[in-house]
Amino acid sequence: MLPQKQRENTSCTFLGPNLPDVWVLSENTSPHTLTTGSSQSVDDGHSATILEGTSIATEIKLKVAEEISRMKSEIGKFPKLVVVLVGDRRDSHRFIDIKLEACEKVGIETVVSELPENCTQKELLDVVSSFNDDKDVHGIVVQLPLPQHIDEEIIMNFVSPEKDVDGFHPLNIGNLAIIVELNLAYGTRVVSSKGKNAHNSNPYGDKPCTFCGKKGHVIEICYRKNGYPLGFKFRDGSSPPKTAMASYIASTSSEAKPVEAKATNSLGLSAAELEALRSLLKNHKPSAPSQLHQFTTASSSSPTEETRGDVCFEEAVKVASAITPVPGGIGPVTIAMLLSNTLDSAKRAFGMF
Ligand SMILES: Nc1nc(=O)c2c([nH]1)NC[C@@H]1CN(c3ccc(C(=O)N[C@@H](CCC(=O)O)C(=O)O)cc3)C=[N+]21
Repeated sequence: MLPQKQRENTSCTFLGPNLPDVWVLSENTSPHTLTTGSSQSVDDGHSATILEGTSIATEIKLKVAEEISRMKSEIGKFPKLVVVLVGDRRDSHRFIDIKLEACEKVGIETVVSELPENCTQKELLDVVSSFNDDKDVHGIVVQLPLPQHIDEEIIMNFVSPEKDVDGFHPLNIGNLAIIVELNLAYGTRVVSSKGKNAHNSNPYGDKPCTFCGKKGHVIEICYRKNGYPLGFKFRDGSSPPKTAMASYIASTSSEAKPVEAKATNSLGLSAAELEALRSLLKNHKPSAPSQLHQFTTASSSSPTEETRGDVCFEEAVKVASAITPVPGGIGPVTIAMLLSNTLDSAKRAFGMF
């Protein structure tokens, strides 16, 4: 159990997009030789910054809606988004509903193209191809996850980069990499532990990592198959030891239930491990990470679970210096950016740039 004092003193600060420093353990850095920097340790009066996404999303959506309404009145045209759904996962239906509703509100036309769970990869490629060629379609979203027998990477790479409003295509990730390069030039090292079997990785996690890197920081992007950086206990009870040293966790777990009901806390660490982590943070200044940052994604994607964060907020907020909540964190911003990217793509198609 955490001392009662810590529970009482845990407080939250609500902040906009001002991100604090980020520290992530790299694979070839031993636990006690992390990059150095300000070494403010987590103490008893711990306070976490809540990186609130809803208001940012609202601002973006307002701007998108205004532009689309102007577009309609000036040229009589508006953006169109296609969502491709393979199979019948309940959570996918729910996420798609969120997208459709958001599109409707800002004036983006939508079409949902549904394929059966057992469709072949070729059939899916043909469907994507037809939307790639359709000049009236400005954005294509192939809803993830795809069934096991379909290679997500092949599909994502096949979506026309101009219509890739998710930003998952390698070319678009390449553009993002320019930012990474800039960071590198300023001393940030990005290490990807992506192995050749790790095609199922979710591009979500990479983005916050790449954007958050600052001079002297080491960022490791980990993937499920070769080293999950999350602090969760897996179903078999194991938990990746790396997590304790990572100070930024972009949790994009699609594990159905990364934290079992009986798990001791959100990070999947036992109370004793959590205490060990705290003392580690305290006792290894300045080589230990100065702050533990925890980002959560919108939800787990279990077909049977209700939307929930990957971690238990109440527990994570006690050790994180910054955290995105669920709901109201990454999710709404993801949706807002989808709308904004679809608008941009339409503007390119209409020669409005
Ligand atoms: N090609 C593709 N693109 C995606 O963007 C994509 C995907 N596949 N597969 C699944 C994930 C999941 N995802 C969410 C986005 C927003 C919320 C969202 O707005 N969540 C609200 C809560 C919504 C609720 O109440 O259920 C929130 O966090 O505040 C949730 C989930 C997009 N995904």
